Amino acid sequence: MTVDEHEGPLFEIKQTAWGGRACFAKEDIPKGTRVLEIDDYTGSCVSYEFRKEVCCYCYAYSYGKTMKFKLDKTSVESLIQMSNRKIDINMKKFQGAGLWFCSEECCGEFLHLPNIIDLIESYEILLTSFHSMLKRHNSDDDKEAELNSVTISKEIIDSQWDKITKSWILSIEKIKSSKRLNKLPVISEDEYSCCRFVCSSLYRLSNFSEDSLTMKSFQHLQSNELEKISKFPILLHFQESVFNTLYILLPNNLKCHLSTDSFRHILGSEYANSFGLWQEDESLESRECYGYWVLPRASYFNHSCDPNITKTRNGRIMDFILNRDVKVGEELSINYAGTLNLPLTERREFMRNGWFFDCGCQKCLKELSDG
Ligand SMILES: C[S@@+](CC[C@H](N)C(=O)[O-])C[C@H]1O[C@@H](n2cnc3c(N)ncnc32)[C@H](O)[C@@H]1O
Repeated sequence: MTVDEHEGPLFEIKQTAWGGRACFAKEDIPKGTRVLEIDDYTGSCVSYEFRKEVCCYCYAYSYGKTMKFKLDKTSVESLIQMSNRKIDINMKKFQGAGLWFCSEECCGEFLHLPNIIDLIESYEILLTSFHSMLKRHNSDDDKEAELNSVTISKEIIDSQWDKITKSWILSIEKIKSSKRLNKLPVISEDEYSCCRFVCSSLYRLSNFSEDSLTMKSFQHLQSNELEKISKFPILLHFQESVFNTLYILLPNNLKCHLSTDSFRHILGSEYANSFGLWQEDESLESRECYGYWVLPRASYFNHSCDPNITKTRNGRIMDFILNRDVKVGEELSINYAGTLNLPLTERREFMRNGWFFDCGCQKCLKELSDG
């Protein structure tokens, strides 16, 4: 990502010696200034456990109750009529695409998103397939231990995707569409949620223009594919199941954006950049994290153990507001995790284990040199 491509009014992106690219103030900025306010996420996911308790438009949480409004058949039928294209779902058995809303307004706004029928169609196909699975993937400790014992390298990951591209996809293409369903892997709830995240990403990305800042920011996002899979080798198998499921089930409007490369970047960049979807209104210690989303334009802020930006979610909008005055040239940073009050060693261990980096923030450097 070059500086020019991410030229904003208040900050710019520059390469650092300690933590890849980071954001720097272009002028003196007073405390309280909103340096970024965005809603242009490129993919989101509510975890399976919370699927009925979170509004899929504004991400409001219902404190354990099922949301009042489920996507209804009549609204989808009128969308299909307006879209004037053939849809691959059986409307007589429409199940609501796994979409719940807190209000009619949220449902109405969701239905007005451009080409939203593409996403509803894919979600409904996935849901129907998941519901009709004779058996669900059950965790098998021995098998998981075996899959997690592999030593991962970039070559091993590349070779898996090479095989999928050069062999599995070709073999699937030779099979009649009606018979491809027999090749569907048995997936878990987590794999199903990941399928929905990738669908949401393919849908959102296909609706941004190629030269938009969001798209450029997305394309240049750091990927933590190797770091994450090295720590959890079972993800190699997990990703293969998710890719194969999507390749077999997705209708053309989204499938045309699915390749092994796009899939790897969507997940690899999610591992390095996603923000948690947290309950808005409770204290940090007790609130629920019910999903995650990727906001590429906000993904160039590095972490600091003494951040000068406070990030807050207001419905579908993320706000990044200065919590103190900042001087021109100063780095703008956020808090990645709830670790600010921990002692140095624990903080650094947390960032290393969960985020795969040795924190190079000013506070850590000072405490390290103070001994
Ligand atoms: C959300 S991205 C931030 C932008 C990133 N620096 C880049 O060039 O794309 C998170 C990654 O930035 C780096 N990073 C963020 N904060 C850091 C810090 N305090 N010290 C060292 N590296 C950091 C780590 O590589 C981390 O995985």
